[in-house]
Amino acid sequence: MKVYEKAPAKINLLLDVMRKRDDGFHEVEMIMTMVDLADRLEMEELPRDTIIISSQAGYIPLDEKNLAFQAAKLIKDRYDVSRGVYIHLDKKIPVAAGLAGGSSDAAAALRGLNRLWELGISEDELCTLGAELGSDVPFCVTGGTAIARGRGEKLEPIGNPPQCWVVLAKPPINVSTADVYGKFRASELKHHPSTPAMLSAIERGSFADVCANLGNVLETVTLHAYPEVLQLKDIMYRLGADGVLMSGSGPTVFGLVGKEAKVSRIYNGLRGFCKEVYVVRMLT
Ligand SMILES: C[C@](O)(CO)[C@H](O)COP(=O)(O)OP(=O)(O)OC[C@H]1O[C@@H](n2ccc(N)nc2=O)[C@H](O)[C@@H]1O
Ligand SMILES: Nc1ncnc2c1ncn2[C@@H]1O[C@H](COP(=O)(O)OP(=O)(O)OP(=O)(O)O)[C@@H](O)[C@H]1O
Repeated sequence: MKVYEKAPAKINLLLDVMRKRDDGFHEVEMIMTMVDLADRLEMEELPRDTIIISSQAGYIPLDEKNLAFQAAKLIKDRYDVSRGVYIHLDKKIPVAAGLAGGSSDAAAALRGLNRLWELGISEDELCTLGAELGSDVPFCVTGGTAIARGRGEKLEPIGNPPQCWVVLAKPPINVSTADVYGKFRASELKHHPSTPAMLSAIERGSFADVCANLGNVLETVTLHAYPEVLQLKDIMYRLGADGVLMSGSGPTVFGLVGKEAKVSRIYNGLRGFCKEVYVVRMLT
């Protein structure tokens, strides 16, 4: 038997950091949503008790460092499954981009193996398992739009933002999430984005107010370390995006665009500057 799962990318419409915790993680408040740029996972049971990962992408680990492998190992260990699985990852989400590609693959593997092996694990339990694999994994299990607190694993679902076009541009640099949090100093922050203002904008379906209230405090680290990300934000604004923000720890920058007529101008303008540009929609 085979099962298939989609693993969509996430963007952070708002990312605030409160403080560093004693366990080394940071206490965050984020508003996250999914976009329709997705990896696709094919999972097939194997007669032998083993986990095999393959992918057309040459640049990700295929061994126990792969987050989908870790998801399969975790579910097998925790639910005493002695069957094997072959997982093929059709990668479409750029890697180390701030779009949670690996986390979404892990979440899709948890969902898919729950079905393949008919384990009957609840979504809450899948989220708890996911939190062992990474802070973004629980949100990737549930999808939708949510406020994430704690280190990212405490989720409160909210309504979807007003529909718009999302232009993603990833400059050709890799950014380590651990490095960005490591360099972040909450005490030096002069401005925090407003979660209540963003929530109100989403509730009212006000696209203009969603754009006005975008905010990500990790930009203070990444834009300073990589001026090309700041430059990319400026270019996106100048090309006419209505709201522009870096996603997660970067380096991907996303632009929200209300009018379809503006999208191709923004896409073409960005392509002159960076190779990886995608035009997507939010998943509602
Ligand atoms: C930047 C975001 O992607 C925004 O959605 C997340 O906050 C990070 O999520 P993630 O990549 O799933 O993060 P993890 O794999 O759990 O952690 C990677 C590293 O980032 C740092 N980290 C992560 C999350 C958090 N709340 N505080 C942290 O300080 C830790 O040093 C950790 O070792
Ligand atoms: N299935 C996977 N897909 C992509 N990267 C993976 C996968 N498994 C492990 N990795 C490793 O994880 C690291 C981070 O990749 P990923 O694409 O998840 O980053 P990201 O988009 O910045 O994540 P986040 O937004 O959650 O911080 C890379 O160094 C990559 O080698």
